Amino acid sequence: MTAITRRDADIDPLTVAMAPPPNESEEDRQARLAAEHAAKVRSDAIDEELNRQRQAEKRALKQVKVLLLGQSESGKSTTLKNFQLMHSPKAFRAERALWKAVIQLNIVRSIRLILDSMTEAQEAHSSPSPSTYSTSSSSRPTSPLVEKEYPRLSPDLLKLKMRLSPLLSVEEALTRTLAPSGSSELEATRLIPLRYASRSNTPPKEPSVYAGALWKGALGRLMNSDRGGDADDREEVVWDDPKDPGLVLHACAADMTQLWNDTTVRKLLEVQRLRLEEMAGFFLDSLDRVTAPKYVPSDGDILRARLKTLGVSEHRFKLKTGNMMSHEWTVFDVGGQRSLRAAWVPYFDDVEAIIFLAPISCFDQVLQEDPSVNRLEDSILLWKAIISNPLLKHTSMILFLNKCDIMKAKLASGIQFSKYVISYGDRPNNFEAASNYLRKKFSGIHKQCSPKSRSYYCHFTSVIDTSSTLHILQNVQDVLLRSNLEQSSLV
Ligand SMILES: Nc1nc2c(ncn2[C@@H]2O[C@H](COP(=O)(O)OP(=O)(O)OP(=O)(O)O)[C@@H](O)[C@H]2O)c(=O)[nH]1
Ligand SMILES: [Mg+2]
Repeated sequence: MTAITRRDADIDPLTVAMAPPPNESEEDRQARLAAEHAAKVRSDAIDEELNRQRQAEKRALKQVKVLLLGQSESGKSTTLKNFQLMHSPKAFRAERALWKAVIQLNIVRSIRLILDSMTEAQEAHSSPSPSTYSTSSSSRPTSPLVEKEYPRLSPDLLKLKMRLSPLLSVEEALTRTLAPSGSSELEATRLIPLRYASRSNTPPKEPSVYAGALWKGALGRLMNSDRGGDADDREEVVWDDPKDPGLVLHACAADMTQLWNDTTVRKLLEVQRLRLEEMAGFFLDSLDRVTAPKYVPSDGDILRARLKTLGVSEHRFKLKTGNMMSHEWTVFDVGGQRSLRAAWVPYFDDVEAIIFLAPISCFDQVLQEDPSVNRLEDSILLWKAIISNPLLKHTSMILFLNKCDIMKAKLASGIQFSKYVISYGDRPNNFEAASNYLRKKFSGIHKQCSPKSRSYYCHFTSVIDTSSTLHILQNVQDVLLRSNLEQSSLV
C-alpha cells in the first residue's frame, strides 16, 4: 500500500489540473493566455447580466405601497378586511372572537337608538308644547311636524322598553372593554341616526372606544387573562361573569326581536327618518343567530361590524404573482374623519396607488363632524384635493364608488336623488342613471385636476360583498403589479 505523505494531500487537484504543462512552449503559452482572457471576459459578462437581473428583480420586489383614502364610513377598513381575507384568511379568521364584542356593541347601539326614539315619542305626547322637552333629549333635533306624527306607544311596548333597559349597562361594559380606562384615544363604534343627516342640528355625542390594532391587543389580553392560552386559537369568547354582555344579549334576544319587528316601532322610526338597516353595524335582522351562546362571527359579519379607525394602521401582504416572484404590499388604512385627515400627508411619499372610497349612497346625509356639510359633497371635494395634490402626481388612482347596494335600495324606496343633487335635473331616479352621473362627475374631476396624466380606474363596489370585492381587488392588484413590472423593464 502506498503511503500518502502530508505534502501529497495538500496539493489541490484542481490547481494541478489547471497548471500549464511544465514543457509549455512560448506559442502555447500565448494561446493559453488568450483563451483564459476570453473566458474571463465571458464570465464577467455573465456576472454583470446576473447582477443586472438581480437589481431589476429587486426593483420589482420593492414594496408596493397602497393608501386607502376617503371620508369616515366610506368603507376603507372594510376594504382592508377584504385584503386580509384574500391574503391572510387564517389570521383574519383567528380574530373572529375579537369582533364578537364589536358586533355586540353595534347591536346594543341600534337598540339604544330605538329606545331613545321611544323616549322622545313619550315626551312628545306628555309634553304640553314641543318646546318644553325634557333635558335628556334637549340636544336632539326636534321638529314640530315630526312630533305631531309620533305614534302612541302601547303599555305593552313600554313594558318591553323597560325590560330592555339592562342593555344600557351592557353598552357601558362593552365600551369599557374596548377602551380600557386611561386610554387617551377616543374612538366610536358610533351609529349616526340618519335624521341628523337631514337636519342642521349637531348630533349628540356618542360613547366612544378606540380602534386600530390597539383594541385587538387589549381585548386579546382580556381573553387571555380570562381563560389562559392564545387568543388566536379560540373561536369563542367565554365570559364567566353573570353580567357577561353575551349572556345579557342572549337573555334579551326575544325582546329585541319583538321590538325591532313591532309595527308601532317601525312607524316611529319612519317618522324619525331613522333607517337603521342602512346604518353601519346593523345586525337586528340576525338577532337569533348573533346572540346565540356559541355564536362565532362569520366573514360577512366581520365585514359588517363597525369600528371607526383612529390614526393610521399599516398592513403587509405577500403577493405571489405566479412566476418566480412575489411582491410585498403595504396597505395603509387611515381614519377618514375631517380632524384625522392631516395625518394622511406623510404617507403620500412614494405611494404607488391610492384606493379612494366614495360612498355614493350618502347623497342625503351630512358629516357627523360637521352637519352643515353634505357627505357626497365632502367626498367630491376630498377627491378633488387628492387628485390635484402635486405629491401624488405619479400615483395611480383607483376610485371605488362604494355602497352601491344601499344606493340601489334608497333609490328604489323612492328617495329623490335630484332633491339633494340639484344638477342631476330630471334624469331618471334609478341606480343606473344616478351612478353613471356620479362616475362621470368623479372621472371629469380626475381629468381636469390631475397635474399629469396617470393611471385611473373606477369601480362600482359594495365592499361588504366579498366575492365581487375580491374579484375587483384581484384586478386592481394585477394592474398595479403589471405597471410595477413595466417600470422595472421586466415585461
Ligand atoms: N351596506 C354596505 N355597508 C358598507 C359598505 N362598505 C362599508 N360598509 C359598512 O359601513 C361601515 C363603515 O365602514 P368602514 O370600513 O368602517 O369605514 P371607514 O372608511 O373605515 O371609516 P373610518 O374608519 O371612520 O374612516 C361598516 O359597518 C361597513 O360594514 C357597502 O358597500 N355596503
Ligand atoms: Mg376605518
